[in-house]
Amino acid sequence: MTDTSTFPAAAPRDLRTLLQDDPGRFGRFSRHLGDMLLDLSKCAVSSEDLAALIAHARDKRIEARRDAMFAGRPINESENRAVLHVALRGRIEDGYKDAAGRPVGDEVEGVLKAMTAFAEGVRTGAVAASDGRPFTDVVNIGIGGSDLGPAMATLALAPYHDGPRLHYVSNVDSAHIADTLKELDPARTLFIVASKTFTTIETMTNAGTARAWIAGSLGESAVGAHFCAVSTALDKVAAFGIEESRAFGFWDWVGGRYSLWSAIGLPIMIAVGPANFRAMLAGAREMDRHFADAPLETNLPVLLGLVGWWHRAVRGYPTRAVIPYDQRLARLPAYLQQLDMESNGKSVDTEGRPVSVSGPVVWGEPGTNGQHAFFQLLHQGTDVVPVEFIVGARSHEPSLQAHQDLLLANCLAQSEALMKGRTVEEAKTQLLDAGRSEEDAARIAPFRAFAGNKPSITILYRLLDPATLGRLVALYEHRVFVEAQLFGINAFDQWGVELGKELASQLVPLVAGEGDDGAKDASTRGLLQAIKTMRTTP
Ligand SMILES: O=P(O)(O)OC[C@H]1O[C@](O)(CO)[C@@H](O)[C@@H]1O
Repeated sequence: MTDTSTFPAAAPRDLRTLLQDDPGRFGRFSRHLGDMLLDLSKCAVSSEDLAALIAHARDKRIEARRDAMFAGRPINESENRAVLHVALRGRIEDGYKDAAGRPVGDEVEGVLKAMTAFAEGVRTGAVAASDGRPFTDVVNIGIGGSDLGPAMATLALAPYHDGPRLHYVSNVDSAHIADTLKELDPARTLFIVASKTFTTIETMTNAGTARAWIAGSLGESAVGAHFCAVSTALDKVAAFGIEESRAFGFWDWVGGRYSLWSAIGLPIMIAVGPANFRAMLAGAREMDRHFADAPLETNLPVLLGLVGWWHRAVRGYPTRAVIPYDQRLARLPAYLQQLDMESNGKSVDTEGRPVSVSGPVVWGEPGTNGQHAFFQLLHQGTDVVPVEFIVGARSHEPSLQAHQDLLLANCLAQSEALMKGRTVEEAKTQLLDAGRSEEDAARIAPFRAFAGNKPSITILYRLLDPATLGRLVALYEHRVFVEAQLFGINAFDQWGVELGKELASQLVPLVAGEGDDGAKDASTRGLLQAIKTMRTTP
């Protein structure tokens, strides 16, 4: 556990008392960026604690590290790379430069223009199928950062979707591609093969299957018209047989989980159009400027990061729940799992020394659905799980206003219930008021009591439009950055995914019944044997 002796009140505080004693607390603990509001008033942090946290951020040189990122310095030390996803949503006049000091704005704009021409072509039918008809369906084949961001954003921006239908295939499980292709007409389907490295086995396997599907039904000569690609490895794209004019590049300074703003966003652009895609970039840029320029005291990503770190490192809460009360953000928790856990799930610091604590487990589902599933544990379980509520004041369905009112009421009710709780005495009084006997009320009341004092954060915005989505995602990206500095780790590598990949390639022949499993442990050998038996027994 982190040394908390520098904090004035490492001892737990009572949230109810903090709110009761300070009628101005909401004003002091909520911050805006335009019409996006971050409310931290239901976290058990006093003004004194917050001041100590901000001082701690200064001690950890958050500002210098942030400036180094924006300046394109190689802050991803283990891979010696710059971290410049902010340049993807910048303007040329922002003057972003890579680690070698070369301006990147023109190149970024060049790829955006090429994507725009292609996306417009697909949307209008100028980029057509092999028989000259427009595409009705687009399938993005990618995984991790080459899937989660575009899939999350396509759903989030459904009200703006006026292009062809979009589908996402990520899993190497044959079910995923088989179930997707089953619904599609090869003659009207375009595939985007999205992979930063163009070596990821799941993506290359799915791409090969899609290629065979097109060649098998339309002939080998149709393949070119039905494929395009997004990658940093354009030589490998060419080797796959996709021509240069249909390959959209990006750069090694864009991490996979930070790539939705790059050409990896091509499916989003095809779905909602270049203007809406640019609006999403502009929203993210607004958050970037705020993160770069606002004082720490009013800086949304800094405050969100500080409180997240406080919950994890000082309070020791192992998980946090992200609950969007916005059905179209249903994929946001999965997206944030990669963003946060692949970034901050580390066990050594930037010098390679062990750390005692790093990022929490991130999980979630949309509200109100979660209320009827796992909220029981959030309210009455023995672990404290800080909850992040994300909700819009308005919906895209003004004729269904009653739904939005109910949604918002439920969202506010949950954060209030987590904070307030209900004492045994209160529960008993309610039961007596409802006509239960003294004996019954005393027996039942403990089951109906809630501890309360459970922290939550609310992010409220006006409406989930492209700019708001951009601001929201950039807020979380920078929050992960802030927490990484506080943990002292590198958020931009992901060596932890390698071992499983290496072992999987060793296991492929063994699963297929070839080779010697003698070097494997007894459990793995037992499972291999059981697979063999199940495959050979009728
Ligand atoms: O875009 P690629 O190179 O196929 O990688 C997909 C994903 O795989 C990972 O490298 C993890 O295995 C992620 O970081 C990345 O987003």
